[in-house]
Amino acid sequence: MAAQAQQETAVGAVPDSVRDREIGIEQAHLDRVYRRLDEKIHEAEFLMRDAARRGQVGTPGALAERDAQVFRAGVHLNRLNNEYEDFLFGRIDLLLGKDGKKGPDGAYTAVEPAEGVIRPDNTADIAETLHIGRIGVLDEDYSPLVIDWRAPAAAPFYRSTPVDPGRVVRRRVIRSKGRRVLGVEDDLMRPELKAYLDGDELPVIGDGALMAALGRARTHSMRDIVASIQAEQDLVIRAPAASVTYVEGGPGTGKTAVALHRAAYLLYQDRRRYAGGILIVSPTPLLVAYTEGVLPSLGEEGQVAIRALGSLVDGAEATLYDSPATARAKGSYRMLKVLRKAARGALELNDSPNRLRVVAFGRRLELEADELASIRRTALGGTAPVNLLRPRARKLLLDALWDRSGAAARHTDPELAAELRSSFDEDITGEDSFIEFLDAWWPELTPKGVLAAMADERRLGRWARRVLNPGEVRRVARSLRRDGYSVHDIAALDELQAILGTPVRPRKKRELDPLDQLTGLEELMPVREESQRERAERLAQERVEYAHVIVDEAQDLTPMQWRMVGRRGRHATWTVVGDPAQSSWSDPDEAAEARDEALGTRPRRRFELTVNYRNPAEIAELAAKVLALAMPGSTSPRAVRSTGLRPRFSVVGESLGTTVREETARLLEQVDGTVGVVVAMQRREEAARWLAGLGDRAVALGSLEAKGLEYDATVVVSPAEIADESPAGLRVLYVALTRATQQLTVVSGERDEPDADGVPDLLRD
Ligand SMILES: Nc1ncnc2c1ncn2[C@@H]1O[C@H](COP(=O)(O)OP(=O)(O)OP(=O)(O)O)[C@@H](O)[C@H]1O
Repeated sequence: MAAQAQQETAVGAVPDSVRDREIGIEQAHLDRVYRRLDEKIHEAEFLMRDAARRGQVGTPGALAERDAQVFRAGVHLNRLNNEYEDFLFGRIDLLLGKDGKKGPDGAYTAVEPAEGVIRPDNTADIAETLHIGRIGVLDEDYSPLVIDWRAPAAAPFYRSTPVDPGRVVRRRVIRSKGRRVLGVEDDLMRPELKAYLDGDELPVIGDGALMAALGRARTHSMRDIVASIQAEQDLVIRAPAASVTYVEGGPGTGKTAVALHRAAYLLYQDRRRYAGGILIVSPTPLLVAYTEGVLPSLGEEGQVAIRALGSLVDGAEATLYDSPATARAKGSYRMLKVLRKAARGALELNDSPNRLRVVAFGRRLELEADELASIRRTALGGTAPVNLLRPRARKLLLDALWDRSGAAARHTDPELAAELRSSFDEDITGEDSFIEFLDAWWPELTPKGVLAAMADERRLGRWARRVLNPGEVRRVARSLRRDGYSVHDIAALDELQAILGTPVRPRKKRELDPLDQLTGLEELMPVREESQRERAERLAQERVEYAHVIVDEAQDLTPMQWRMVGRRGRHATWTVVGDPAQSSWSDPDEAAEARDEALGTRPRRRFELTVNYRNPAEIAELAAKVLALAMPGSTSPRAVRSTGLRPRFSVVGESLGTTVREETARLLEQVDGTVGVVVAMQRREEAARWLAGLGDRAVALGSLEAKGLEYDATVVVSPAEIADESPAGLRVLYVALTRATQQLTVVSGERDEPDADGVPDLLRD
């Protein structure tokens, strides 16, 4: 508060000439940085040319070193050639530190000021100025021109607060585009101090970078927050990765933003370790699309995969939604039992043969249906993957046929008997009829095939006996007869893949190059070197496990989804972010159990984010009423801004569609950015038609699709409909009400029982 008061007086007091002078100072620094960057680009280009000139000559060690050099130079060039919108974005002015030690980035490492640097009359001198940017740049003499935002020396830029300022006196956010500085915004960390830089008093410009960032219009893509990360967020971003970092926080507290910045931080801090890949799991494709640009804007691409829950299994993509009741059955642990039964039961489908006839040693041998069934039961005993049990089943069949042949009894000499047995087996397994029988009786099952088999209601009823009730069986079977998959089916496919297993196939021999064969080179150079790109593509395809897994909106994962995600991080460290109050899953306890199983026994480090950066206080206050109904006793995050604009309440007039369209058009006129219209899931398609022709700034969304997204303004259509749609409906409504950064309109129908002011029953005091 004191800082703010000081700033307010400072804003009024700073004449334009001072602002221009300060912008000029930062411009001069940026010019210097770019001169240095130009030199480095030339260096990198030289390295590339030089490496190419040296060609293939040299020892293997020298060639490997050359490749590494070319790779580094290429990455560097790529990054430098990118004209970042705000390549340099921050500056801190610091007091002298406790000791005079410098870190590898050339900055002093002490966090606290040295004793006596603040004089008794509350004045002090600035001893060090650091500029913070998206990558680090050193001058020729190794002094830091720009510190990488993830380097330890940049931490005070984010961590320092007026309560705990450390050495920081002034924090400045620099706004630039390409090579031009556009503006500066300052926050004072020690407002009581009169600080001097080179003999002049330190000026303070603007009213703080955070507020400037929060007030900007929203587009359909999330922006990085690298210039204004707050102290409590920074603690999460830089938390050590050795365990599970567990973050809870209400809507708009920056959980998604923090998760993305953490991925960039981890890569910076230990690139070798995270070369194993970082997976970010997002609940919906909409949220993936919304957040996709953040990491590239932080200079990170390639090592991080952002995948929606419905896209985690290769070759299948969720495009359909399940009704809440169907989703409840499919997502719960009970489904695991059903899938296990189905995977074993599916062997008997497709007219599985019920008699085996072969000829061995000139004799006709037969196994009948009941014998085959008993062999199948024995083979399936235990929990081993069904597709891997085929060799065992084959062996049991041969044993039974051997018994049937009576040959064992005729030869008492064990050596002779063993020889005989082996030629008996060879005789049978070479027979086409036996191979055909085995293929039909124990086919290789695919997850998609088994899931399709579950679409038959009677069959599913058998597999789900005493696990799902008849209504659930009907609904699940019906849902599986549709063309396409839901997000819950994707988790089932992944589970089935684990239950079925993939039989080991002999490796395909690489096709021989005819030229190699002619020259005999094949023997000398057994494998052609893979190119960097080919290698990266192959690894991405083969990769099923990651070094670090980040789960966004973790409160929404069903038990079956936790199992799916867990399989991708069996040896990983984890960051899990979520908000129980926004959970759309009906059984949080069951989900928590599944989550604990996925995360294993690794120690947890818990964090809480407490400030709502998205919603103005007026909207947050309204949403808090629903939170009190959805989760009595829980507290809402504190909103940092207020717009003075109260939410608007509108009651359906001529028709729901017309009212929503009118309200949307109104908001489109009032805000510069996007307007989101949130409806109950069953109205999604209808709502898109209501908005036809209003342009692409307005979008219609089902309540579950709104997760994680934000808009300048939102229209929430019929709170009662959203709340009644599922057992977790009140929490889903809470999500819907917390999507706007500026304005909110609530449209109520009859079912909402609006009062004379149009306020629906659910949102009244
Ligand atoms: N330190 C910050 N500086 C600037 N903007 C911020 C900061 N922290 C968060 N924001 C902004 O606040 C908004 C909400 O952030 P984010 O979507 O990450 O929150 P969340 O906790 O994931 O919300 P929800 O739970 O509702 O999905 C975003 O626009 C984000 O850019």
